[in-house]
Amino acid sequence: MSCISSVVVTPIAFRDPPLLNVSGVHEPWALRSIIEVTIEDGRYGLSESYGDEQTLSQLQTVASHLVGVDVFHLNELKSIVEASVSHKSQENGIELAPGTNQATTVPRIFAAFEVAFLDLMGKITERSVCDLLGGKVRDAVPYSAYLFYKYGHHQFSQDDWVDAWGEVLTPEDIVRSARQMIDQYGFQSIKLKGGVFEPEQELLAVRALREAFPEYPLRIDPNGGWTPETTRRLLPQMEGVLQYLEDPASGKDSMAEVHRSATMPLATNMCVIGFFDFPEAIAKQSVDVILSDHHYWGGLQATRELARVCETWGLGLSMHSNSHLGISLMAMTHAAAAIDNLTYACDTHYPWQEEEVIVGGKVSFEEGSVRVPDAPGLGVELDRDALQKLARNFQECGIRSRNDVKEMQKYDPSWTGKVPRF
Ligand SMILES: O=C([O-])C(=O)C[C@H](O)[C@@H](O)C(=O)[O-]
Ligand SMILES: [Mg+2]
Repeated sequence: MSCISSVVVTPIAFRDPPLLNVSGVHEPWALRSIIEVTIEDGRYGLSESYGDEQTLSQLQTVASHLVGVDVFHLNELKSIVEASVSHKSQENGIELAPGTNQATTVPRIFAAFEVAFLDLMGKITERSVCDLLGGKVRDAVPYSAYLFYKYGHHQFSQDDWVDAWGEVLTPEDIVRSARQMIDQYGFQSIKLKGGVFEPEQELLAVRALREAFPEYPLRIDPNGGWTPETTRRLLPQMEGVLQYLEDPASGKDSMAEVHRSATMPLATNMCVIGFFDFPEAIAKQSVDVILSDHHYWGGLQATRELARVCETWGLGLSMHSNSHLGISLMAMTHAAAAIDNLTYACDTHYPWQEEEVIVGGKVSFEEGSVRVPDAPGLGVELDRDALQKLARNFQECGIRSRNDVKEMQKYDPSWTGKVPRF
């Protein structure tokens, strides 16, 4: 009754605005994979994961071993993933997806299937994924307004698609885009992607946000773009302003150096990216808050395990994102709804995306939160016409792995994407 009869992995591409970060700029298309796991009676479970070439080939390899496996047997899935994935290295900027070794590859590939297995388990048992994770501790999951500096349009793209956000390069632009996003989604906390301009200039934007939205918790994330010295010099300007400071400097040692002088919590999705990072990060006191992300921490159950580890060590827990669509958003929502100590509004890139792959189109937000559905599984169904369209985009877009550095080199041939920048 619950044995897998087929697994389909479909690479897709969707429009992505020219968002700026420390590595460079987003390309015109973001890549993802949609994973469909079907059982004998035709019911299917869904998942969404990374869409770079290396991940796709690892997903396909694992998929070819899954027919006949019982979807309740996650331990068997784990053994199959461990036995099948290879570990080639890949250099492509700061996207936290592509693993460079077995320790990061196994959780990433396992997670891609685990979510589809849980979706199916939910459909079979007629329970939501959140129920399978222990049940709701909240009815709706709050997300933050995730702001980026950005160009007005992709200067080197083949077509004339333009996103709805305009150019965002100054503190005034940042406040305007925050207002636009908050009006549309109702977010009640704000994250600014930094590491793009001189830190003093970015802190002007932070201060402008503080004045425009005095009630809203604020974070800035330069993705390791600042040296520990620069960060320490800037700390007084951020005191009393930030909810947390995310990855100002790169690596556990640099973060620990900042930590010794910082009064606000330090958060990371860069120097603690797997359970194996904990002993050193704890010993060095590098961080106070971990950003979870089920896509590379090993799935939704592993995210709950991460929550317990954080609780054990007195660390806070938040949630990281990358460019994604609604299947990922709902998986994130079910996980966050089931974790009591996930106390920060989660990150999401969702407002930056126009397209969808699920029936009903874009997921709606109420006051910045996504309601946790009670429907079986994740509570979303695949829109097969949309899937076909996005799969065609992938075939035609010519991008096979994200490379923000290479894209920025089109604008500035001397660009290296090396950190720290400031
Ligand atoms: O919090 C983060 O570090 C991210 O969201 C990483 C992403 O790759 C982000 O920097 C982006 O999309 O440019
Ligand atoms: Mg980050």
